[in-house]
Amino acid sequence: MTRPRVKICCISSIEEAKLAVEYGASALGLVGHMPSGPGVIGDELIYQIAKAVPPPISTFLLTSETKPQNIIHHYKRVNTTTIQIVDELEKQEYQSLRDELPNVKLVQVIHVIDENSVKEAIEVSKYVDAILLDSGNPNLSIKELGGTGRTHNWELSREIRKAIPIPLFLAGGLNKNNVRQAIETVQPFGLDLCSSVRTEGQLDRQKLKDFFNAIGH
Ligand SMILES: O=C(O)c1ccccc1NCC(=O)[C@H](O)[C@H](O)COP(=O)(O)O
Repeated sequence: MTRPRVKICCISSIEEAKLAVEYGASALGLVGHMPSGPGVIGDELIYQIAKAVPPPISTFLLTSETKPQNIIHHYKRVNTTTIQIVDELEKQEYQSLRDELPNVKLVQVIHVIDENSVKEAIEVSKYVDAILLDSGNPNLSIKELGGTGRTHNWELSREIRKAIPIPLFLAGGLNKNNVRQAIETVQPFGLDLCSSVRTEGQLDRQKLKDFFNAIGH
């Protein structure tokens, strides 16, 4: 089993960032304004955390903006290494982001629902640096764009991983008990998680340790 990178998401303080890095996270997720979800923090705090994180750890701004100018403005308030787009973008809009932010990595989230998600992931992989597969539902009246604590159909995730030429992160309900199965099934480049390593919203040292132990870090 190859050992994937780990991104710990929903980081809400500099202390949580340090704790995640101590246990082996190579990327941290900082969640901007969202229509729902447990991990949202303000842009000033995102900026402060991103500034405090040492290289080579990546910092991902999670944005629910869907217009390039709004994404660019959001990014400029926080200055992370990477932008994670959690909602759908028109395909022609990616180039505007590339033109304006040539040194920023772009990660597009695909919420894995059915075979259409596979088609969508293959198409989007032409425009971004990595794909992150999650378990939200952008079709609900109040959109669910992440942090659900639910798994999705990993057979579809595997199909996507095999079909795209760029790195794939797997997210959605990963925990110490299911993560080895997830890795074996999907063989992702990276794992991303939020809910299972928290207690009452706070990053939990023991849960983090158990998760990293489960994947042999
Ligand atoms: O956590 C949130 O509030 C959130 C809301 C909307 C989009 C993303 C959000 N979380 C960030 C993530 O990318 C999570 O790590 C990912 O969705 C997996 O979460 P979980 O299933 O809780 O491990």
